[in-house]
Amino acid sequence: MHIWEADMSAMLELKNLYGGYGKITILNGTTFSIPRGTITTVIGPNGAGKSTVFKAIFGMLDIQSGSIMFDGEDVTRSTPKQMIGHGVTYVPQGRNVIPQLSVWHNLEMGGITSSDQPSVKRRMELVMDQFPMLRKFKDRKAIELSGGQQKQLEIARSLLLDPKLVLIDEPSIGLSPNLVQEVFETLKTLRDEGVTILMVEQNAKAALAMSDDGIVLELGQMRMHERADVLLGDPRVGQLFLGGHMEEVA
Ligand SMILES: Nc1ncnc2c1ncn2[C@@H]1O[C@H](COP(=O)(O)OP(=O)(O)OP(=O)(O)O)[C@@H](O)[C@H]1O
Repeated sequence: MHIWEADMSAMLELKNLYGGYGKITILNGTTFSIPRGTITTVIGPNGAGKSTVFKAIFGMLDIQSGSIMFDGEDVTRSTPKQMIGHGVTYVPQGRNVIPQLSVWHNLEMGGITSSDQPSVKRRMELVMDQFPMLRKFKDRKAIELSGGQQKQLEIARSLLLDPKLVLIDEPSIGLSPNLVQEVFETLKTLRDEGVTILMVEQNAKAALAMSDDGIVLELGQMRMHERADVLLGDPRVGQLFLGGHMEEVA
């Protein structure tokens, strides 16, 4: 166990993290902490290492040095299964539902690793209370849902083990602006229920507008960590890190 002065308000703390793929180092001393009960969005140029940070947190990356603390515990180099056990779930980029399976069976997959199946069944009912759309369409094939509904199904599935922290990588990809807003509303509801959310988004303006905090990552290092509204108002963010992208997003 590493000993340092832990920030007790933080749900997650990355300290001087180095890691990457084989001999390639992508994370170059990444350091930041995520306050509990908030939505924090990570933005930054392509290739900055945003998805790589998520892989590091979720135990899917070779970590060379540095530490990850989660909820007061050192979780550096934990496996994905251990991270799920700690209360972290991960919603990867892209479409990850099983298209020909029903909504119900897709949801059930979220609890497949649990040894307490009665509790999973109870959670399924709770999650369907949170997402009435899923109850309505529970017998439909997942492929028959809209893109936004499929993303909501993925998010719902990630809640079956009652996580404290949800990592969501680019939930808005491939969705129309109104579906993006629906997915973001879902995330805000979860935050209001006490779940901490860490999200990566290319759609920076819309994502920061619904976040509490924002982090700018560049070359595997945290460059800025501010309240989201402060980042939104900072001209450097648009010019330096997003190539004017922020101005183009509605
Ligand atoms: N499996 C892998 N093997 C080797 N290199 C990888 C692998 N995955 C990502 N990389 C490299 O790591 C760097 C960071 O990638 P990452 O996907 O973390 O960036 P990102 O900030 O999420 O970018 P984007 O906004 O384009 O999704 C890139 O140079 C990428 O080519």
